[in-house]
Amino acid sequence: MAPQRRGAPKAPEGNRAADRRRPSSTKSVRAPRDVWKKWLRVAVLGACTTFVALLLWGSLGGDDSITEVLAHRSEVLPGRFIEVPCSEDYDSHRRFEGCSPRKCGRGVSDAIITRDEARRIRSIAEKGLSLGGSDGGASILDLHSGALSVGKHFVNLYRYFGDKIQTIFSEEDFQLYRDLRQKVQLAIAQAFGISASLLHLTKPTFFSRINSTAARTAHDEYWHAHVDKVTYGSFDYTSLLYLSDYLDDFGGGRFVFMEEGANKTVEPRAGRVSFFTSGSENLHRVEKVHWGTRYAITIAFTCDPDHGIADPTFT
Ligand SMILES: O=C(O)CCC(=O)C(=O)O
Ligand SMILES: [Fe+2]
Repeated sequence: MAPQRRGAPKAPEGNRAADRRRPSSTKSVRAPRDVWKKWLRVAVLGACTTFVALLLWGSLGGDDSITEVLAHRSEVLPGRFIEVPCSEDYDSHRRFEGCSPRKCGRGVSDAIITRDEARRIRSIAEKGLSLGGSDGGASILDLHSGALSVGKHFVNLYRYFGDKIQTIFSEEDFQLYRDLRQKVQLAIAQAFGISASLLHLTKPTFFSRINSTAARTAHDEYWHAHVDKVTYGSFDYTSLLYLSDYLDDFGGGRFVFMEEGANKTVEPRAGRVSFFTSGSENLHRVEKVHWGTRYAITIAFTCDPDHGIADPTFT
């Protein structure tokens, strides 16, 4: 027993002796591992801090190139709507109560126009644009005025062809335009909570065909950021109906809503309608097309009856 009692206090001594012996051996084995673990902890912490900082930087507007995709090419959207505060642009124009934007925003839908309707209206665009075409990368055909890009200029298709225009476009072509315009008008009215009967089609309303050919005149420079209400004056609500598929038919050419912090991109898809209030709350641009051909049609509405136009027809 005594040895046990004596032994007990001795044990620490024995341990101390062992501890005294250990340092030389454990220091050489454990120290590098501890140091390594410490550095690993520092590295992980550093990486996390950098990641959080980058996220914050992005959300505070540090980098204009950060982009969120509002509508992917492969998605089939029943409808997506994002409200944004209205700019003051509408205050400097005559207001039409119940129509002039009080609720502003942007929407994208693949459920308004079918892929088959898009294919049919695209063949009208191909037919008309095959009669001309810009020397640069961007050609337009304005169905209302008849303006068609040819070389570095425009010709009036209706004047140029006269009655023969009926051998190019048929009554069904114009009927299809009217049907699509009507569907888009109803969708816009519903999204913004206004009466469709207060919206009037306005000019210009045009097909666009864009490819990667270098620009020859300012008319070919479609990629500049702009505000439709400034560019076109009468627009209150803009819509774009896409007639080709991003990455299948062309590369580049995405539509970009420009916003501090994170731009919002719409990837074109045949039959996809993108619509938005036309003021500077929806500053936008189109990326340059890098390959292939991109078709779209612009259909816009005004609240001012004086700026309304009739649906395009043989003129
Ligand atoms: O084609 C597009 O996606 C946009 C065209 C545009 O911004 C415009 O016509 O004002
Ligand atoms: Fe625009």
